[in-house]
Parts: sequence; structure tokens; C-alpha cells
Amino acid sequence: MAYEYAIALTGGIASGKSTVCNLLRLYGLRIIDADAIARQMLDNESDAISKLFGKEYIVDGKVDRKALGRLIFSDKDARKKLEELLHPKIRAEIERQSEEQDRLKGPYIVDIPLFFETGNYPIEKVIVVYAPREIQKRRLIDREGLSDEEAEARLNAQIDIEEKKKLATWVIDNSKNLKHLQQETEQIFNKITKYR
Ligand SMILES: CC(C)(COP(=O)(O)OP(=O)(O)OC[C@H]1O[C@@H](n2cnc3c(N)ncnc32)[C@H](O)[C@@H]1O)[C@@H](O)C(=O)NCCC(=O)NCCS
Ligand SMILES: Nc1ncnc2c1ncn2[C@@H]1O[C@H](COP(=O)(O)OP(=O)(O)OP(=O)(O)O)[C@@H](O)[C@H]1O
Repeated sequence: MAYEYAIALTGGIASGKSTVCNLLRLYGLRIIDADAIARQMLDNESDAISKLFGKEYIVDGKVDRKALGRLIFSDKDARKKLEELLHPKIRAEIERQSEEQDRLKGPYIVDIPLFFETGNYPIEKVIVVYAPREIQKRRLIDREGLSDEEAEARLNAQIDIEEKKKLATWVIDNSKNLKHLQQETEQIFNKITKYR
């Protein structure tokens, strides 16, 4: 059965999900953050990461996220291995937190970057934060200091943003400036709170 009050929020890499979530949090919505859950899960898996990919991915007892990112976005098999290790644990924790939030009643957001890629979450309403691929790429390069090739590899690891947009219940357009994003987000916030 679907979580009654959950609204998924997704998009492409660097399309603006975190920026939108920060605004929605300010407006008072509760947020479950899959990236934060994934970070916690990874912190507990240094032994498994060392065994799977080598000791060089552990620095001072902690996973070197930058180095692991470089590996998994350039090597599909490595990415699959990491996902097999982490995704069942991430999903279980998202489901645990969603059950907890559902009991409180009233809408809440579940920010899941790979909502469509990993599939089958029992959540019926989906917000897609949209920016055209070229803008996504520019913001990704500016934020991470990646090369064009590295940015392309990260974009190619996900379903194309135009496909995700077609699957959305609501779209937040983030192809313009931050003021425009705020207006877009406010409109969706009003719809969500009216709809429930
Ligand atoms: C590879 C890791 C260590 C890189 O860490 P880094 O701090 O550089 O990036 P961060 O975690 O902030 O992720 C940024 C974005 O990358 C994208 N991304 C991350 N993992 C993947 C993946 N396996 N496939 C496609 N896109 C991904 C997402 O859009 C995410 O929002 C990290 O992304 C990770 O542990 N990934 C595996 C877990 C996962 O799939 N997380 C994302 C969804 S829950
Ligand atoms: N409208 C905008 N104009 C300019 N820069 C923006 C805009 N929206 C977001 N950004 C910047 O683009 C980058 C990506 O935004 P953000 O981190 O919110 O995306 P994300 O979808 O959460 O990314 P990820 O998938 O990597 O977690 C950030 O550096 C952010 O400050």
C-alpha cells in the first residue's frame, strides 16, 4: 500500500533538488533526504568498500567519497556493485522513515534522486525539479569542478531529465534564476497543501 501522505521529489543530478528542499523546509514541510541516508550508510561500510574496491578508497578510516565518485561514474560494473551494497539498505531506511512520517499525517517530502531509476517506491505523487541537460551540466561543472567528460558520465548514469519530466505529477522549473525557482516552489507548495 502506498504511503498516504508522502510526496516524492526527484530530478537529475544538479537540477536543484537540495535547493528546493531547503525552501520547502523553510515553509514548514518535513523532508526525508535519501542522499543524507546514503551518506550515513556509506560511512558504516568502509570494510565492505575496502574489500570491493581496494584499500586506497579508505582514508583515515573513512570512505574517500571523491575518489569513489570518480570510480563509480566511470565504471558501470563498479557502480552496480556499490548500488547492490547500498540500495537495499537505503530503501529500507527510507521506508522506515516514511512509515514514521505517515503516522504523523499531513504531507511530507521524500527527496530521492534515483526515484525512477530504482523504481517501485509506494509513493504516488512525484515532483520533478527540472533544468535542461545543458544547464544541469553547467551547474554540475561549476559546483564540483569536473571536466566536461566527467560531467557527461554523471549525467549518463541517470535517466534523462526530459523522460523524468514526462513522469512527473508536478514540475518545478529551475532553468532560470533563484528568484524564479522560489516562485515555482511556492506555487507547488500551495498546491500540495491545498491538495491534502
Ligand atoms: C559515489 C558517492 C560516494 C559520491 O559522493 P559525492 O559526495 O561526490 O556525491 P553525492 O553523494 O552528494 O551525490 C550527488 C548526486 O549524484 C547522483 N548519484 C549518486 N549515486 C548515483 C548512482 N549510483 N547512480 C546515478 N547517480 C548517482 C545523485 O543525483 C546524487 O544526488 C555517492 O554518491 C554514493 O555513495 N552513491 C551511491 C548511493 C546512491 O545511489 N545515492 C544516490 C541516491 S540515494
Ligand atoms: N536557479 C539557479 N541558478 C543558479 N544556480 C543554481 C540554481 N539552482 C541551483 N543552483 C546551483 O546549482 C547547483 C546544483 O543545485 P542543487 O545542489 O540544489 O542540486 P541537486 O539536484 O540537489 O544536486 P545533486 O543531484 O547533486 O544532489 C548548486 O551549486 C546550486 O547552488
